Amino acid sequence: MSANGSPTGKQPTATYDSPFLKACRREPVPHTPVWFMRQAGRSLPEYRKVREGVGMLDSCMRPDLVTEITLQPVRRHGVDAAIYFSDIVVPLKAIGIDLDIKPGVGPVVEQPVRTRADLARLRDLTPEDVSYVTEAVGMLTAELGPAPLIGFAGAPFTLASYLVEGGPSRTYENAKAMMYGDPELWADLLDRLADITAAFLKVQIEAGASAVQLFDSWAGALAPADYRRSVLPASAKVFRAVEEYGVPRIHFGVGTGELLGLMGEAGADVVGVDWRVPLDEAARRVGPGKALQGNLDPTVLFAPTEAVEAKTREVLQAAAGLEGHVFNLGHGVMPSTDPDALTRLVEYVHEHSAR
Ligand SMILES: Cc1c2[nH]c(c1CCC(=O)O)Cc1[nH]c(c(CCC(=O)O)c1C)Cc1[nH]c(c(CCC(=O)O)c1C)Cc1[nH]c(c(C)c1CCC(=O)O)C2
Repeated sequence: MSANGSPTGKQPTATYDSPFLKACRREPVPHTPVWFMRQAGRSLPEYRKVREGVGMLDSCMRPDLVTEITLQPVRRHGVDAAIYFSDIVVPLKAIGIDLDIKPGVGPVVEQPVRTRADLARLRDLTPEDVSYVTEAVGMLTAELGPAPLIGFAGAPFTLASYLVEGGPSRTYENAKAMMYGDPELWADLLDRLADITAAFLKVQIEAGASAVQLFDSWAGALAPADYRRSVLPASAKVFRAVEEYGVPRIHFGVGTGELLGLMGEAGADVVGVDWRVPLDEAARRVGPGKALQGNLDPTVLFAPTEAVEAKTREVLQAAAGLEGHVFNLGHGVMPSTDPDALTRLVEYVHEHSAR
């Protein structure tokens, strides 16, 4: 620990004292901090411009592009945190899994992981596998000034859903068939993925990320008992592995109303909530000692400004009694969102939460 309590000693005091990190630590803030999942990306014309002719995964491996794309929404919207531009499948690509991100589709895995022999393809991730991440995080923290950088990774279940299905799925039938039919293979697969995920988060924290978010986007497909038995142990392993750094750990999923308590139990400091559960009710489900992040429905941004403001006030009112609240959408920014609506939303939250 350095004098300002920053765990890696790399973090400037102004970053440690930023509203975003204070809210994550459930300390008083001058205004509710705001950032958006998928704030970098297709909603921004400047993103579409720099991505022209560059594949998604290729762009993730170029520190110059990662730095520029990560900074774009910070410059444009004045959000309280940057999120490192990458994708949840980057660490899998880095250990040699043959996959690609197909435009309009998502991650597609050439040879799905279905058998014990397939597990051998999931080797450990070393910092050298992702040296471009270390380089880009270093460039970013130098340029961001006091604004914190959030590192992230996919959680073992959500990664497994792509690896076992071979691509996006709505039902996860192959993944669930493994989970129910061969629980030992499933547990070993998730344990492997937990190690890879933890290693990937450590690289980002060691390079200067001030917080991390674990995306278990598709965990909402699971019944609580199955989540507890077959998924929570692996996610908990990831959170334990990065605990020593003392940076806030955020845990997010979609449709997780019935899982919020368990997602907190897995070891997060902040639990992400989608728009289906109001934040005051979410706080009861999560229990004391955790901050919450969320939870405006991303489709609200397609409505007129007055409607956006009314729904935003509802979120802020539901969060009024919380110890720590980070304002966000309930899921990622949709590509056809008007970027000006996002800029106005940041201003509105800052003004209407000023203390
Ligand atoms: C499930 C998941 C993925 N990737 C991610 C998740 C978890 C978050 C969530 O629940 O949305 C995480 C992710 N992917 C991306 C980010 C960037 C950081 C940010 O601004 O939030 C983050 C945090 C960039 C991206 N990742 C992807 C894009 C779009 C590709 C492009 O711009 O060409 C971006 C900006 C591709 C991707 N990658 C994935 C999908 C479903 C897609 C969309 C496919 C499509 O609609 O084209 C897998």
